[in-house]
Amino acid sequence: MQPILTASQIKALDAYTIAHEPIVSIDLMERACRAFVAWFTERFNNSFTVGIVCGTGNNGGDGLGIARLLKEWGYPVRVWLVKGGAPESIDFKINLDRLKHLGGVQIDEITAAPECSIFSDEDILIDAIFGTGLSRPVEGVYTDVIACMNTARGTRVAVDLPSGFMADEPTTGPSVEARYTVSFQLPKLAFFFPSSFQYVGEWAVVDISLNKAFIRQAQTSHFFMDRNTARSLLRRRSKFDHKGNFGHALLVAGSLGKMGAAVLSARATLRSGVGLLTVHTPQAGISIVQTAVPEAMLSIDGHASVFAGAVQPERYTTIGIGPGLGKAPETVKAFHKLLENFPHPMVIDADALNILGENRELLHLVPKGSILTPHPKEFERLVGPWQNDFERLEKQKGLAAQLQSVVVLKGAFTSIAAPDGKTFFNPTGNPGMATGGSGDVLTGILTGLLAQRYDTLEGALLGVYLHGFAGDLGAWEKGMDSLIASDIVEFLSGAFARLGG
Ligand SMILES: NC(=O)C1=CN([C@@H]2O[C@H](COP(=O)(O)OP(=O)(O)OC[C@H]3O[C@@H](n4cnc5c(N)ncnc54)[C@H](OP(=O)(O)O)[C@@H]3O)[C@@H](O)[C@H]2O)[C@H](O)CC1
Ligand SMILES: [K+]
Repeated sequence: MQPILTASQIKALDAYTIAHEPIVSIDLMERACRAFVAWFTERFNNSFTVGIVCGTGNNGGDGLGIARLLKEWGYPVRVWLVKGGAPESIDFKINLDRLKHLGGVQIDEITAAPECSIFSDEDILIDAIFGTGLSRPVEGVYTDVIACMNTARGTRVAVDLPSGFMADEPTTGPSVEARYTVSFQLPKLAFFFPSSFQYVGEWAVVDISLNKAFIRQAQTSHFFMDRNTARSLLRRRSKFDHKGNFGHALLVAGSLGKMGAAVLSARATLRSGVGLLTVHTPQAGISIVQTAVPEAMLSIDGHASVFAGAVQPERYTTIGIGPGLGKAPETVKAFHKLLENFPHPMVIDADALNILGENRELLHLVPKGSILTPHPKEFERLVGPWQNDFERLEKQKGLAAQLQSVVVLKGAFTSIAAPDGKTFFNPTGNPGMATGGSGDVLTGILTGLLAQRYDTLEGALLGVYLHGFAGDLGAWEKGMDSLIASDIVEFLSGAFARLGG
């Protein structure tokens, strides 16, 4: 699990590494430059013309070191130095001397608004004006240069951060809009937010061997999930286990015309290792569920088309509720009753969340240790609108604390907030999963894991990881465009097997 540190923590980490490795700072910068160049040369060969736009701090120093290394690799390189008042760092000066000493690279200074045509010959523009040292929105000549870079034809690749982009707070001023960002050592918090994509593009983190002990003990509440952590959470079965050890889940899902949601959830619950599964269905769903999911038992509602009746909560280890449920008044009443009577953690999704959003007085009945899985629209119905993604994250943590439950906010880098404020970003999944029924599958997986008495947070982390991983396996085989929710269920076994193997 990778901690996500703030820009000022990274500065301290940088200093700590320099003092304790020990390594002189220009050598650490050289390591960063080499790591960037290793990434770069794997993707772009030296037939591309490369323009490197540098500031005068250490990000600019990186740019100059990168220019030297790329020149040595045979790339046609040109450098612009943007001088708009930011101080010149020592390592910037050293790398400027080294580049001049190497020779063969044209270096031009920009001190006033340039003609944007200066960048028109470059196939690739490397952005090294500002990195983690940015402390306020850019102004003056920096704004002019960034505007020219953003309209240039070349592919923009940012060093560490796009210039103008804030790592730990909303970006309000102009910023380079990178196609790629190659960041040092650790991802930055804002990379995980949808609104950052226009600036950061696709991002990669390259290792520059900053002090691992410092990283481990740094205070943070933000983490990036990884495969090793997911693997460590997955429980192995033992020889004498029997189905009673894996719990009995109830799924309350589906209504007339939306029984497919119940079927998808049920299949995913079964594929996630539950011992027994019962599906509570209105009469309209009886033959559908029995035919499509023969492994599941039924709890039959007296109502023809929606969830309206009582279930016997004492029979179940956990309940997953919401997919395809609808919001009929009878359903609202029945959900209310269920919340009053069920003492164990639940998985609450889709219309069950919408019912909570419309009847907030029910929120306090959510059993502690539950998992809520809203997509952003459902989340907004629960907590109201937000100004920016940082505020959205705070609202997510707030809801998790209020309900003493885990809140899973679905999207690219699905975030998983625990009641203590710790928040985890998930690496798996792909845009092909933005398709009807994908969320129903997640509900099923999480219900299956909670039924097996996984700890709520661990179950949420593992379930979200597996869901995305199954989607990735499905997309590799079928392509993102053709991926459907049933494929995610189909590839779930592969995801479990690969993670456990
Ligand atoms: N930490 C690491 O792991 C390593 C990082 N490296 C690289 O270094 C940069 C960070 O370098 P730094 O010199 O701290 O900062 P920048 O280059 O981003 O910015 C330079 C100075 O610019 C000033 N500043 C801030 N905001 C503005 C603004 N809006 N307009 C003008 N000037 C601004 C600020 O100085 P002040 O005195 O004004 O506060 C900055 O210091 C990191 O991103 C990496 O690329 C190392 O190479 C290796 C290890
Ligand atoms: K940059």
